[in-house]
Amino acid sequence: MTISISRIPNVPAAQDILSDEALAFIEKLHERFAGTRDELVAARDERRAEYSAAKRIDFDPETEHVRNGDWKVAEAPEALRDRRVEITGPASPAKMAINALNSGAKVWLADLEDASTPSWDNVIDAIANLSAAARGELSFSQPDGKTYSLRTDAPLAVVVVRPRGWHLNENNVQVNGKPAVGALVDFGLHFFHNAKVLAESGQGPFYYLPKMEHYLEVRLWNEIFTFAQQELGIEHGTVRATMLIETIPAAFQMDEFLYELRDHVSGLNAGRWDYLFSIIKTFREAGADFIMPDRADVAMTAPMMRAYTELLVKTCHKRGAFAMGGMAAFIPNRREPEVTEAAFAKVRDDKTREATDGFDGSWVAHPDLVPICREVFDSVLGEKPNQIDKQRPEVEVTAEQLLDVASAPGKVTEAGVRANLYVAVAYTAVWLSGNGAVAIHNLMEDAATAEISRSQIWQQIRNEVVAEDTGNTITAEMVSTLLAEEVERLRGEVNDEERFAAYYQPAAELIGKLVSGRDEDFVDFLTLPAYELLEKEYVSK
Ligand SMILES: CC(=O)SCCNC(=O)CCNC(=O)[C@H](O)C(C)(C)COP(=O)(O)OP(=O)(O)OC[C@H]1O[C@@H](n2cnc3c(N)ncnc32)[C@H](O)[C@@H]1OP(=O)(O)O
Ligand SMILES: O=CC(=O)O
Ligand SMILES: [Mg+2]
Repeated sequence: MTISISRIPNVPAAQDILSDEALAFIEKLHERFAGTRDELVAARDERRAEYSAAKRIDFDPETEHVRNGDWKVAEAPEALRDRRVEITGPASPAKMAINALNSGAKVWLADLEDASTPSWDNVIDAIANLSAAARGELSFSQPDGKTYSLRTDAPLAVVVVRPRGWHLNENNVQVNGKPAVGALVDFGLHFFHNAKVLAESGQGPFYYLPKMEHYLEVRLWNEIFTFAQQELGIEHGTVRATMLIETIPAAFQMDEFLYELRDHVSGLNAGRWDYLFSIIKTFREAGADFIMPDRADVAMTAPMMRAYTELLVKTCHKRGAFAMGGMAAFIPNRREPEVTEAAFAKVRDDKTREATDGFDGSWVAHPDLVPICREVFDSVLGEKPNQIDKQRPEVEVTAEQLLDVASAPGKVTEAGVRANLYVAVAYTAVWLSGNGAVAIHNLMEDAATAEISRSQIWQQIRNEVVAEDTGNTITAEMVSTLLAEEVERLRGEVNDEERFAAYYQPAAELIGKLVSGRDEDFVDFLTLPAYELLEKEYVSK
């Protein structure tokens, strides 16, 4: 095996992060695990086609013994016993990392996935920031003189790092002449530089694992953790990971996921946005029963979402694992009090439902939302650090309930198509400019929410859905006209031809292709072609 990197990123600590020893560790991870990752990602397509053709997924009879077995996961380490409020956000720039660590949240999900553009500079800057944070040394000065440092008057959030999903490569690292596995680069660099320091202080290393579709993908992570701990002489079970249940096949394997990772797991999280995307993607050509209403109409109170979250709480608590709530997308705006008030009210409702259902904590996207989530969970938890003891034996969830998309209240409208196009283009443009999360119309948009927007349009065209507000059938021609109009709107709003040409034009072209409704054009993840554009952009600079 040989490993090489294309260039040293423009980050002060890059040489240290990409040391020969660290790269040798990444190489070892690839030697052992990259082949299995390739096979597992390739296996997804065939399974998806089967689910779509059957218009159904079932609980796997082969793993019934796991679902019926009497077992528990390892007990949570002290640092992860109280997770009532978790803030999420990218680990680059340093300012955001410091703001998240100082936010008063119990945990910070340091994101290299949905909220992060994986440019080489961003990835290495994120690892550098996380490494400095692990040593209590992270600080930052803005050009305007404003400085940021880690607070000493109150505890910092515990860091839980989310590496990229299994589907993404890292083109700037080549192993045997092939692009490296993004997740192995993110995990490998973070683990290599920080595992010992974090283990010594009882602060990890902790991870969030995104977008998995099968328990064999979980098994692979378990093998990676086991190997990585042995390599660095760290006790087995020191690593703890929380897995996102954010794909529809995963909802049928919650027990299996926990079982595979039982020595290294601390919980499951209800990643609602990717979950919705996964339902659309999986059943995209399966007809009327799987057409979702406009994105804005799909609520966590829809029967299929209730089934999903209820099953998640029940399964986690039965196995001694944490059940973590997801992201309400409403964002406060410090310049617009009425927006903030509305966001607070909606987030409070969302967190109240989760806390009452038995979740042990939940996510917020912005520091100003930390107190809301904390108050809600404080009032339910009282003196307890979590409510793992809250068992939900009365909950029985069937495959039909998990797949009951047809009962979700709401409408498909042409206005919804327009809104989806606007968001998909605007988000992709911002992503290409290096920012993986952005507020658009007072909602948090990230890779997962943008995936819903673009895949929903594909599905509507493919299934010839009629828009309820206009009575028009949603066709490729209609979408192309609406896209052109929304792109013109964005051109006016951006009001900067150079910026528009650099990011919005390529974003619009990409989204135009991705929503076509033609089988051969459905792309598994928006970030796959967007990453190719990002890399091309860099090379041409
Ligand atoms: C589907 C999912 O996976 S959800 C999880 C993934 N998504 C995310 O993590 C999104 C996280 N949230 C964000 O990135 C941001 O809140 C955004 C992009 C939505 C909005 O950010 P902004 O437009 O900068 O918000 P705003 O201007 O109100 O920020 C005010 C301050 O809070 C900080 N801030 C806002 N959100 C965060 C955050 N999540 N983490 C840390 N700091 C934050 C800003 O840096 C800014 O700091 P400053 O006052 O020192 O300059
Ligand atoms: O990662 C979280 C989600 O909702 O997607
Ligand atoms: Mg997600």
